[in-house]
Amino acid sequence: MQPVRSLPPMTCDQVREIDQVAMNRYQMPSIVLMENAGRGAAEAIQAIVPDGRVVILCGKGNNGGDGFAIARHLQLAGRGVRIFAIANLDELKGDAATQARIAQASGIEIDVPEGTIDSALNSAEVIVDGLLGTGAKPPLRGRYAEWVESANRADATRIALDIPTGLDGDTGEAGEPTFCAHHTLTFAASKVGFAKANAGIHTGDVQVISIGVPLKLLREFAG
Ligand SMILES: NC(=O)C1=CN([C@@H]2O[C@H](COP(=O)(O)OP(=O)(O)OC[C@H]3O[C@@H](n4cnc5c(N)ncnc54)[C@H](OP(=O)(O)O)[C@@H]3O)[C@@H](O)[C@H]2O)[C@H](O)CC1
Ligand SMILES: [K+]
Repeated sequence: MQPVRSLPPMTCDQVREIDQVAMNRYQMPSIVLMENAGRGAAEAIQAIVPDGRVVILCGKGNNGGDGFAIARHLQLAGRGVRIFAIANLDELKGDAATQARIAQASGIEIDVPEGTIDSALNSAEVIVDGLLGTGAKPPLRGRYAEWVESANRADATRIALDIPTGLDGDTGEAGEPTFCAHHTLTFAASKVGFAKANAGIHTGDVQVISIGVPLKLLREFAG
């Protein structure tokens, strides 16, 4: 039997279930999955845009947690990187809080901007969308919509983590606004919504990033 190179596209709930099975039946701590996601995404960003300053937009959940982990690996690769966090770090929970603390201790520049971020984004060659992933429940609340619009206006390569913020990963429906990515780095498996009409405008080209779950688990989900 050939090893499963990549899983068929999945729903957000199915991918979240992979997380749970990996943790509960394969004893994989969730922070290990996030670290694998972050390191894999950082390596993909290096391959896509090898030079230039990277700004990572981090939301309040684990999609943001991925962003904090990515920042550390990009810094390690010698990239100029800064983080714009949409929430104060003391509002973060679980793995996202852990990754944020590690990034802070690593001396990575983390701002929680009050005003518009348009001008600050002008210095970015790459903008990474770590705002919302499989935990998003449309429509965008608070400053998420404003940040997505600012990122879409910027003259930079836009890379989405897991799901472009504003896009429904299951239906492929794009809310107003939706992050318009040139590339989407999606974790564990592609999402069924990416194949729906017009989703491609927002995902750009899609790359699946392994989160290190065992081949045996992947085979269970490969059908
Ligand atoms: N197996 C895997 O694929 C792994 C995925 N990882 C990453 O984790 C995210 C999912 O993380 P989760 O914390 O469950 O959800 P999100 O980060 O997407 O968002 C949750 C927070 O966002 C708030 N929220 C939700 N909807 C909205 C909205 N429309 N507007 C504003 N804010 C929103 C929500 O707030 P609540 O008030 O609703 O609680 C949460 O604060 C996945 O996408 C991957 O990136 C793991 O890193 C590794 C394994
Ligand atoms: K995202």
